[in-house]
Amino acid sequence: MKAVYSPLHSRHDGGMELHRGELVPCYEMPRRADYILAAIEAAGLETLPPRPFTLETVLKVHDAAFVTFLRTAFDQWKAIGKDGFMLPSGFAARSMRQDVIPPGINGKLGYYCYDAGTPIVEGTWDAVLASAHCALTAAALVADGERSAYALCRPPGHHAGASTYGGYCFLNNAAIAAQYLRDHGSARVVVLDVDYHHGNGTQDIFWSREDVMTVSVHGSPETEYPFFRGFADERGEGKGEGFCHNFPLPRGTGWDEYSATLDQALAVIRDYAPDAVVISLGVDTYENDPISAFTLGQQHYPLIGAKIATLGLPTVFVQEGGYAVADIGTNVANVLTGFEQAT
Ligand SMILES: NCCCCCC(=O)NO
Ligand SMILES: [Zn+2]
Repeated sequence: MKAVYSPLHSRHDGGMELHRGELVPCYEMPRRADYILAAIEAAGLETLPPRPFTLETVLKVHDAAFVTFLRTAFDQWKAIGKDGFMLPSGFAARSMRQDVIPPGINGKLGYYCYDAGTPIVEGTWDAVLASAHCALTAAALVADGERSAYALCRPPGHHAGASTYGGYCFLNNAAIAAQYLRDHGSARVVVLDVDYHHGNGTQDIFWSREDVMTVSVHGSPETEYPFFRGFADERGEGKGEGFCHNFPLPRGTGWDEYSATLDQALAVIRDYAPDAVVISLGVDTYENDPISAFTLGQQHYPLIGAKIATLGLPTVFVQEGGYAVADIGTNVANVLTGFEQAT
């Protein structure tokens, strides 16, 4: 399996995030990618840089004004004399108008962002674009005939919606990869999200579409971020009705329940009979993850890879979460080698 990696990820070093009422150093830190890179190279994966792409595919899943905002936000911040990390001061919440985009940068931050944990810094856009290019390159490798490929995406993407960002995510790398596959030979694609957190952004993007199914196994939003999406009754709408499947699980879920639920998710995917699958690969389901609450052990990650292999589909792995930095590389590499050994 080839892996796609860009050192530009390090341009996004977010500073601080507001997490459970405290301003703390960002959990989504550059060292995550360093540890993953070291582990996948030690596991024998060939690593290559991303190819350059236009914004064509990105703009099929994200709103153009939103992408322009991400690209220009820090310049607007500097224009008002600021140079530190950017966090919103207010949000377009339930009772607020949703039809106005404030002209000022502080208003725009609250229009597009939905949490206080996803800072933008000067190099964020460079990293975000490179991350999307990693996902596009992995998708292109699979569209061109590779059985599988892995995109070491940082920042992650599955919380980024068509015109929203949060959860450490800015552009939705998995959705961009799925769209690329749709545009290059796959009539039906599924995004299977095994990150601890619900892939609300991916669900949002494909909510009304029947050509890309979203399936997510995650910590229940009753207690876990993103709180306001990820319930089992969310099934899609319009042409997308029935092409969205959520499998929320309680805090403390261990391998037996997780494994049985993943099998249920895989069965739904088999019924859909897709031409390819994109895996939103978060490894924050790990027992030692600092912000999550499942109890999977390191020995379970090769088994997750092997289960995904039973689909027998062209597979694009896209890195999402995982914050137990010392073990993240081993856990990611073990999913990928578990997949390869079962293929
Ligand atoms: N600061 C709130 C928690 C963000 C979750 C990020 C993540 O791992 N999503 O998959
Ligand atoms: Zn996560």
